[in-house]
Amino acid sequence: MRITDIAVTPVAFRDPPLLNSVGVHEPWALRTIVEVHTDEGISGLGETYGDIGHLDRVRGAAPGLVGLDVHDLNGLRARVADALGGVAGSDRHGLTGPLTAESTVDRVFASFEVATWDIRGKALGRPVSDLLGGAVRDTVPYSAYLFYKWAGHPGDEPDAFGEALDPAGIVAQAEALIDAHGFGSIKLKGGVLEPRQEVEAVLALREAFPDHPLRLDPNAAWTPATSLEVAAALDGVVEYLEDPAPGIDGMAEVAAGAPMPLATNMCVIAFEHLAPAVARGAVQVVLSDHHYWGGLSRSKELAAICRTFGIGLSMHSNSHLGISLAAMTHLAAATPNLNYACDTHYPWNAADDVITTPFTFVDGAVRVPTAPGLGVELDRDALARAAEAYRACGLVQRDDTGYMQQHEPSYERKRPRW
Ligand SMILES: O=C([O-])[C@@H](O)[C@@H](O)[C@H](O)[C@@H](O)C(=O)[O-]
Ligand SMILES: [Mg+2]
Repeated sequence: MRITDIAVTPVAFRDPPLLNSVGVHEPWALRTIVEVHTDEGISGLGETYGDIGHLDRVRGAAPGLVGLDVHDLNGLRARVADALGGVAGSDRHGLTGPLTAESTVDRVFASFEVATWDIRGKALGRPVSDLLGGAVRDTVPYSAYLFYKWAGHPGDEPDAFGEALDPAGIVAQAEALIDAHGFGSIKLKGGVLEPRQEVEAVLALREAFPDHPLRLDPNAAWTPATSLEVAAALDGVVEYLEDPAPGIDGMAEVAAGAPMPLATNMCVIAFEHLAPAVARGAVQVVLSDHHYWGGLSRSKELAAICRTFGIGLSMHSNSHLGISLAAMTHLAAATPNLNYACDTHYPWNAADDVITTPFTFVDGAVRVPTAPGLGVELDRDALARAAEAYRACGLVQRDDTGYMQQHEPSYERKRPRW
């Protein structure tokens, strides 16, 4: 079954003003939808980042894959590597760690790799989770992903989610998300306010939701010393602390004194980071993400490495649509040692999805699709609208810092900030 053509479509969808350690989300989030077509008339879908550097790399690699057998994942990755020529990309927005030449290949390869699983599943009449080894769960739990946020984008009416800039606002946001979707665990995106205020918000969540596992993720906004103070204040309160301090060295220093596990999607984001992180005892949980770990099969390799070294596995998310959620859900279903609820931004963005039947959460979980392949279908009208939104929105690169500076000119990106 050979690849005959690949369509690469950048899209934009509405995003609320969510705050993080580098600024605030712009009104539009960007993604790229990949459709791989074959000579047997079966097509597969992938979804990946939308930033222009990455989009250009995906567009540059796609023509070289025509003619390849969809089963030849090694050949596919080698062709992507050839097309990229050993150049390392950059996330520029600063919310993931440093990219290497190898991890840049994995990011580009992943978008095509997922589409080939969709194709193989459709050809066999089996869901992707079956091809990945079989689902060990029928539903995949996700966590309520809370953000400090403005009431609305400057100049716009307040959005449906409203303002959340203090503990009461954060608790109200958690109540709204849990009422709507039934989430059984909670993650707060931190790195926005003074650490003391974020600790208060987590303690308020603990009081309001005594039984929900909690997590706090400041995206490396704190020094190791500050991280240790927060860790002491949240002893027994959070199930893990995510990326408190920058780098493997910073995380190792915190891990040596923190009472809870440390998780990361910033200092271990490529296979070459695993050995030094393990040697230093820097992280106890890795947040996997097939979009940058090289797709579904390499994410299973990551899972095996984590299992070998007794490292926990959770799942990271950025702003995304339903094709990504389908792939995340199949992977999570077929990964026995994924032992935490996964992250997802989906509730913030689902209204603009480009699939015919957007996902819903029941008791905080997504039912693993049982239809062949990823089990999702493109809504061509919605895709056309999202592609038009991309052309019209004027954004080609996520820039949370720049958007923040338009509204707060003295704002600076600093890491660590506290
Ligand atoms: O969208 C955001 O603001 C998040 O901070 C995201 O970009 C991070 O990559 C992510 O959610 C995380 O867990 O670090
Ligand atoms: Mg994180």
